[in-house]
Amino acid sequence: MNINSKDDIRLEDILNTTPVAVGWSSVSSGRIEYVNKAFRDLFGYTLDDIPNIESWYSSVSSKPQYYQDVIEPWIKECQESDVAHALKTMLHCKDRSLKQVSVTFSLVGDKRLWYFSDVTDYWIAEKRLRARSEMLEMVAKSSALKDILNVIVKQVQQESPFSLCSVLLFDKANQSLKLGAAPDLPDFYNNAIDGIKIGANVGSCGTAAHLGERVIVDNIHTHRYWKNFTQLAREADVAACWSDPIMSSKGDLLGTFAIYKRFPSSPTDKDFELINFASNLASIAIENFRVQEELERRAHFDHLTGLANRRQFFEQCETILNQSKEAHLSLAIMMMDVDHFKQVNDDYGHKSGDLALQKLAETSLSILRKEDLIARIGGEEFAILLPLTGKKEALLIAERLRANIESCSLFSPDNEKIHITVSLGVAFKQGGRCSVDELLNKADKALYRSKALGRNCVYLLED
Ligand SMILES: Nc1nc2c(ncn2[C@@H]2O[C@H](COP(=O)(O)OP(=O)(O)OP(=O)(O)O)[C@@H](O)[C@H]2O)c(=O)[nH]1
Repeated sequence: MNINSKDDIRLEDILNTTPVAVGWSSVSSGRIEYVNKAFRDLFGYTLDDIPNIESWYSSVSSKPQYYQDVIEPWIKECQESDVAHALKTMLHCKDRSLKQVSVTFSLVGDKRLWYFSDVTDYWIAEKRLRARSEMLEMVAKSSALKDILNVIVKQVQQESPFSLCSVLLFDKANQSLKLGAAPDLPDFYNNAIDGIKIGANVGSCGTAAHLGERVIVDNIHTHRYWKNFTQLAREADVAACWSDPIMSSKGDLLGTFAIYKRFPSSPTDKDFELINFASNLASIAIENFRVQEELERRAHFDHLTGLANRRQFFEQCETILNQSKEAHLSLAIMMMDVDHFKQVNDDYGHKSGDLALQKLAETSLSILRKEDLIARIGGEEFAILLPLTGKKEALLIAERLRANIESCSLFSPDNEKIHITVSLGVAFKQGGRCSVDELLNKADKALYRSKALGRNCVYLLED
């Protein structure tokens, strides 16, 4: 096997042109005697870096027992069956990148010839396919969004070693980013980022969301986007951050996907491809989640006023009534109905009627306490539950609602002033058992009385 004769030089030339990475070592001494060009290109190591088998395995694997645990049993198995089964394994290259390789060997006298095929691309494609199917299955099963995003993050981190990934979700109302998934970034870092307002120079993600375009920061410590966050990044031990805005199929911003690196670094073409893959998957997951969220919202909330709907009111009332039944607590239920609403529609148009209902909801919410529950249970009919509320307090709240709605400032699309009033009926539960229906019936009777008394007033139905 020594390459020193004329013919052997030709052998070296031949081996250097083969696309398969080849090397051989002495079985008796463990010395590595030859590696071809494809080997050097694949792993980056020369014979000086890996003079023997021991140095080779300590270079390519971070597991101390790698040779004993993986290689020795595999060689033994091959020798026993007399067939060199290919071993698929992950090896570190000299530049610390990882390669998935298929290894085989053959014995020629004292020399063991090694053959390595780079199967990283197949491996990645297979892993991505698996991650994609796993994610889609989770989407179909309506799994928690965080769990779905974690699958994507883990896949990227596996493909891109020494990377930490995060998915942040865009909160349109607050123009901020909320934590979606970042399982391996430290908690203190995630807490600091959670809820951050987007804008120019708000790190890579805040800026990417603000600009709606990919932001590559290869050195956090010197980049202006990170000026206000360098200390935080130092504590989290991250030095580079590449962030991609995640867009919906309609082009709306859904969030950001980011890859962090421990050392200053720029993305390669493969990294860009990986970012595209992850952003695309995250977009499917988030968009589907938003659709589900919207369906859920529509099932429980009134689309015009944003208040709870009849179904939600009954469900929540049932829960509150059960709690108060056990503790014998008092509570009040009110029915509120717009007076002569048909006239409002007739005089100012249906659109103005809608605006009136929205204004009424907004005014009511500004008066009610956060523990109170208000719902639109019919066209111009609202039900209100006041937990832990006595008669005097309930009447005060009802009167405040009536007065504030009467004096609220409301204009039609043609800028005409609209005057609306409401009638309210109040009923009580004082300890004991009572169903939602019973209470609502009582409140309805009270409402009927207040209408009969001339409207724009409150009527309390005593037991
Ligand atoms: N603009 C608008 N109107 C609605 C909506 N839902 C119901 N209405 C209208 O509300 C009106 C209710 O009229 P009525 O039941 O006769 O009651 P009213 O005119 O308010 O009279 P009183 O309740 O007796 O004071 C009808 O004209 C409905 O068309 C809605 O979502 N938007």
